[in-house]
Amino acid sequence: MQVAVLVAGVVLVGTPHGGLDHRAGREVLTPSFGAAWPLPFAGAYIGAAAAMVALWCALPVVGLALFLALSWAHFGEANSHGAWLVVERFARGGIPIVAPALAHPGDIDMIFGWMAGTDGAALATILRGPAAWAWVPALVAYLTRTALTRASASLESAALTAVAVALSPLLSFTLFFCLVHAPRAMIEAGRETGESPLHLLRNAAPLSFAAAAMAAAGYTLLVDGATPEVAAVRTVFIWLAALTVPHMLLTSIAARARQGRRRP
Ligand SMILES: CC1=C(/C=C/C(C)=C/C=C/C(C)=C/C=O)C(C)(C)CCC1
Repeated sequence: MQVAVLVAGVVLVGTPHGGLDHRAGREVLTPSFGAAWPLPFAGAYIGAAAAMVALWCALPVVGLALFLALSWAHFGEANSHGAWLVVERFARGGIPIVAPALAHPGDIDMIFGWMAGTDGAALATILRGPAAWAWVPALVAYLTRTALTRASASLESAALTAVAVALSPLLSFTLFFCLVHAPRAMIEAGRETGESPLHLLRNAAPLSFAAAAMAAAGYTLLVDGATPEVAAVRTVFIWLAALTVPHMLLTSIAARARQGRRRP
């Protein structure tokens, strides 16, 4: 049941925000490649995703560790501001990752074991140990500092932490991804261009379908020798990892280019 919610949520609600990546690709690549930008875009996007999958196949624990580190940075980028930017990004980005690791050690050991074998569980120990020792004080400092000045951001982070503690890791991740992370990215994309949500969804459809087809292909490969549940969880997270690498690279390059244009 939880796995079905994860798959449906991530594929149906989460995918479209990555389905807009071609817009950032066009923005970044047109100055150098003109109308031919789709070629380098597709090559670089597929190449970066394939490199992540290859790394995961060769060294699963390194793949999982890199995925967690990149996601931590990616989640921290959204809606972080202010003088304490580094602390804020570290605190906010860690919520969907460290809070479940602390509150549900058994579940996380099991899922990380599915993702990366016995070394996966060792990675969970690092999350609960050194990573948590740094993250918990950063979160407390961030929540108290912003409680008065930016109450809505502080409340959002406190609520996400509470959800990650109360619900199972797969459910809390699905809620965070589908109700906070993906909608925020879509809303920001709409705010920049003034497009309606329907127009954005239509624009995101081709890449979203291509990505969903990749996930289906990955599942048919991974289901061989595993239960459907384990294969589905492995597919969702390895697929997200593969897409996160080009998605993060592109969104941060495009954001930097936009900032450069605003501050010539
Ligand atoms: C593997 C795994 C986790 C981490 C998931 C991550 C880190 C997802 C990142 C998604 C991204 C960055 C999407 C991009 O838009 C959890 C939820 C801690 C617990 C269950 C197993």
